[in-house]
Amino acid sequence: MNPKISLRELDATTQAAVAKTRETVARWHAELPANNLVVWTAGNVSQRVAGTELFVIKPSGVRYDELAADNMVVCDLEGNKIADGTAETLRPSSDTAAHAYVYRHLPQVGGVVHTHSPYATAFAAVYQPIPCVLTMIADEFGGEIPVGPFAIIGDDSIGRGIVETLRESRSPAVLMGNHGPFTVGKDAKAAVKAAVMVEEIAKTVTFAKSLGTPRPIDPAAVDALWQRYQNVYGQPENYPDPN
Ligand SMILES: O=C(CO)[C@@H](O)[C@@H](O)COP(=O)(O)O
Repeated sequence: MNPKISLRELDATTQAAVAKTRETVARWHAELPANNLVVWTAGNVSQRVAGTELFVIKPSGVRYDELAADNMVVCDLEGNKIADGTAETLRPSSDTAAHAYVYRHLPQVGGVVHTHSPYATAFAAVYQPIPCVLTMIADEFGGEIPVGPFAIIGDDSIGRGIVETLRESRSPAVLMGNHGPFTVGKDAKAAVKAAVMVEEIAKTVTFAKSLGTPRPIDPAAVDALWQRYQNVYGQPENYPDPN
C-alpha cells in the first residue's frame, strides 16, 4: 500500500484519466472469459494511466462478472496500491508486481495481460516456443513466441523473466515456463488482442503437429509479413477508435 498517494488529492486531469482507465480495464477483463482464455478468476489485465506514474489492475480473486470500474485497483509503478477509494482490504491481483516491473522497464508498453489459456499454457508446460509456421504468427508476433523462465508468483521474478525474454524478441507474448502466457501492448486492448492471438495460434500449431511436421516460414518472408502487418494492415492511426 502507498497511502502517500491519495486519488482524491490528485489534480482533476489525473482523476479523470484514472476514471477512464478504470472503465477501460474493467471492460477489457470481460474479453478474457468471452474469448475462453480464462476459467474462474485465473487471469488479469492492466493498463497505464496515460501521463501519470500509475496503472490500473483488477482485484485478486474476484469473479469477472463482479468486476467494474469502481473495484479496479490503482497502483504506483512499484506495484503498491494507492489510496484509490476502494476498501483498504481490497487486494490487487497477485501478478501486480510483475505488471509493475514491465511498466518500469519497458516504457513503450501501456498494457499487460496474463491468462492460463490452455493451448498456449501447454507449450509453457513443456518449455516449447511456438514456431513461426503461420502467416498469422509472422504478422502478429514477428517470429516464434518465446518461452520465459520459471518464476515464483508474487514478487519481481515474473516481471524480470518477461522483460528479459521480450527484450530479445519482436513478440508481444511470452510463455512463462510452467505458468502461462503474458502479453504486452501499447494499451490493454493491444495486450488482450495478443492474448487472444497467442491462444488461437497455439491451438492451430497443436493441430498441425498432430498431422505432421509444421514447416517454418523463411525468415525473410517473416520480416516482410511482419512489416506489412505492423505498418500497412488495417486503418491509419487517425481512424476513430471507440476504445
Ligand atoms: O497465475 C496465477 C496463479 O497461478 C494468477 O495470475 C491467477 O490466478 C490470477 O490471479 P489474480 O486473481 O489476478 O490475483
